[in-house]
Amino acid sequence: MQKIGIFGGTFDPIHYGHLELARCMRDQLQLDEVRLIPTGLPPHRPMPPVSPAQRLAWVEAALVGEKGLVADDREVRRDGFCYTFDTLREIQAENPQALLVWLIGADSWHNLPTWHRWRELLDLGHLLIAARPEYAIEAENSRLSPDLAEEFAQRHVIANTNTLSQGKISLLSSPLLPVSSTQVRDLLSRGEDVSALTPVSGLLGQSGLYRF
Ligand SMILES: Nc1ncnc2c1ncn2[C@@H]1O[C@H](COP(=O)(O)OP(=O)(O)OP(=O)(O)O)[C@@H](O)[C@H]1O
Ligand SMILES: O=C(O)c1ccc[n+]([C@@H]2O[C@H](COP(=O)([O-])O)[C@@H](O)[C@H]2O)c1
Repeated sequence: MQKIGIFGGTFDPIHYGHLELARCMRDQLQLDEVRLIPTGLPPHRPMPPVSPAQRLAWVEAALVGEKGLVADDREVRRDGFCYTFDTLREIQAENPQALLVWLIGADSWHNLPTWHRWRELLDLGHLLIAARPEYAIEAENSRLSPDLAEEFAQRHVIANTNTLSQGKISLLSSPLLPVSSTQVRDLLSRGEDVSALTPVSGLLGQSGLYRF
């Protein structure tokens, strides 16, 4: 069965944490491809000042030479709010035989009950949760909302190529990656070097964006 990885984000801008997580899910779970999907109009935060087309261009640049990692522009082209539920349903309709394996970080996981049609969303694919510094999943699960904790308890399986299955949830075994787009933006605004944090530092510098 074809296995399509899906990793949505604001990518404002893309950083090595994103890239490493995409590689990790591709390699550990032997996914045929992983699509990085920059959001157009986010439903949950203000529209970033940097345009969707620009954030997509940086994602594309970051993925050059990365086997199996591809940029997907569907949310950038969408009018209106970009709900993950719609995105997964669209990709499923285009690839009816495929299993969708979608990834979110632990901070996003905690907010899942605020997402559009979140329970139904969990039925559309296999969800992977990536640990994040200050959001260690085991520790944080005791602080999950009861609804989310119950979904986790019912759906949780250890992640491996044999357990991948629609409607399940697993923790991705990934290194803790202490990097965020906020940190990249902050450093750029102070004119500091971000080449250790993002593969597109040259393009970010040339753009002059994030300099206040
Ligand atoms: N270092 C990281 N470790 C684990 N998950 C991450 C990491 N960085 C981003 N993610 C996850 O990737 C997805 C997209 O993240 P996003 O593009 O918002 O980056 P971010 O670094 O969280 O940005 P910002 O600092 O602007 O909030 C989210 O689900 C987020 O939890
Ligand atoms: O569908 C929703 O309701 C929804 C609510 C919040 C976030 N998301 C998606 O989650 C991904 C990560 O969001 P963010 O803000 O951490 O970049 C991104 O693809 C968003 O479109 C989706």
